[in-house]
Amino acid sequence: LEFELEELSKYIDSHQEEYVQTLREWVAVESDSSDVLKRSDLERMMDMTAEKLKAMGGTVELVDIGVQELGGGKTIPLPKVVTAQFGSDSSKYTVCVYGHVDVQPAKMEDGWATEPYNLTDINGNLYGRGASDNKAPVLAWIHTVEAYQALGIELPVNVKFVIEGMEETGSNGLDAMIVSKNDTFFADVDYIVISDCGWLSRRPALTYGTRGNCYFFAEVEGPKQDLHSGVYGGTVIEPMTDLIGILDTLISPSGKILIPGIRDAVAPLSDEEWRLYQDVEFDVENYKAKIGVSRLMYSSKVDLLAHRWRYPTVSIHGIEGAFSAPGSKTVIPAKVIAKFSIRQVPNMDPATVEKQVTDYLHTVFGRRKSPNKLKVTMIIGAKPWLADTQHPLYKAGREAVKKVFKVDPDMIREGGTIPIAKTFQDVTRKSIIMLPIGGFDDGLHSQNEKMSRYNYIEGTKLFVSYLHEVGQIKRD
Ligand SMILES: NCC(=O)N[C@@H](Cc1c[nH]cn1)C(=O)O
Ligand SMILES: [Zn+2]
Ligand SMILES: [Zn+2]
Repeated sequence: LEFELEELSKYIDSHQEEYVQTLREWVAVESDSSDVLKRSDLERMMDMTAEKLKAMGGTVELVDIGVQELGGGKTIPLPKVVTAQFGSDSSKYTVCVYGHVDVQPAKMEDGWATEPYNLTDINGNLYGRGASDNKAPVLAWIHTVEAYQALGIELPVNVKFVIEGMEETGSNGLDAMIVSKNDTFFADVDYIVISDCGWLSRRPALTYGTRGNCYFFAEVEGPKQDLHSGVYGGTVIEPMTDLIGILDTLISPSGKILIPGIRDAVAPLSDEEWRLYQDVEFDVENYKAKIGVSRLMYSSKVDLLAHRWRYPTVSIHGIEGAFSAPGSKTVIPAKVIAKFSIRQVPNMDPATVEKQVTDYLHTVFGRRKSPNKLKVTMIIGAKPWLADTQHPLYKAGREAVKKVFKVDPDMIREGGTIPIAKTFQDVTRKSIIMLPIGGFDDGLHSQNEKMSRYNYIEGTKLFVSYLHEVGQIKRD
């Protein structure tokens, strides 16, 4: 057995260049799910994923998950979800790997040092949009199955894949697909594995929680068209002033959420959690240096981890309709739409948050006695997810990390959201583990996103070893 793992490890090392080349081909596809104009690229990405799995002999399906509403009665087809199956031996566990191949937007003008869709190797770091989130981890799982196949070593478990193309915009359409396939595709699945997150430091980690997210649009509409600020300024009540005014009532400068009721549902921090956070490897100075700030919202490690992982927060992302180009334009925008989101933690409920935020914004807007119109819409309501770290899946994770990296993993939570995690848990009732291979400094959603060769290759070995460990889990 040890010999087989050794052989698999050698195989992975000797195929490094091929793995990097496939990642290069995948990164070259601008599969940005937020931009409907890129929908054909995203469809191509789903097709490429399906083709790769088919070429390996998997039973592959491109599942139609319906249409996306664009507003004004318009719709476009959602990218199909790729499902695949390798093996159907009922004496083995069946592990379902979930991942996504859509990406966040990226433009050179955002401040990338290299072309975002041209994978560029600098000192062993592979820079490109989607490299770490989530194309390399998805490929690492595919290469895992491929390595077993190539060496003629029997897979220790049956492996299924669910790969989607709308994760970055809230996994539109996937909930319904999981519900509809619960008695078919998911019926024989024992465990679900997600590798869509990163380590916290250089120490490998197992992730046992993710925050949810409620994403809002707040639209303020005033005059029927944009106006000259010299000609009309001072006479009209400006939509942007109203919008900035209400946005400023969401959160205090010290990070306190001001929306009534929001903080009431948050589970209190237990002593055990506090101790767990104490033990996690996290260098505050390094973190500050990495993001390039002189001061953070909190100074202690435990406070920072708690606010990153298990407290809600408000982030304001942008204002559609606002003048944002270089240079100066003396305009009064007629209609502006703020985009902000509130990360969700246990025991918050998105439906309650939707009402709290909508009522509150209408109240503060009402106080301004503005003639403009406010419309608040929640466009994503993703729930948080939390796992039982004592589950055999986590024991298997600890063993696999120890085998490959010769250290114990950190037990961490993720501040970001994997919208579908909670649905998998609630609908399929299967146990889930998040097994990250991304580095702590990969710059997800940011400029210069990267995946290191080290994490990509050693991460593939981790997956190989993980399947072996899961195959060893004792049946009840
Ligand atoms: N790698 C996971 C990830 O980045 N997820 C997104 C999903 C999301 C949440 N709200 C809108 N999209 C994230 O921002 O956490
Ligand atoms: Zn992701
Ligand atoms: Zn992402």
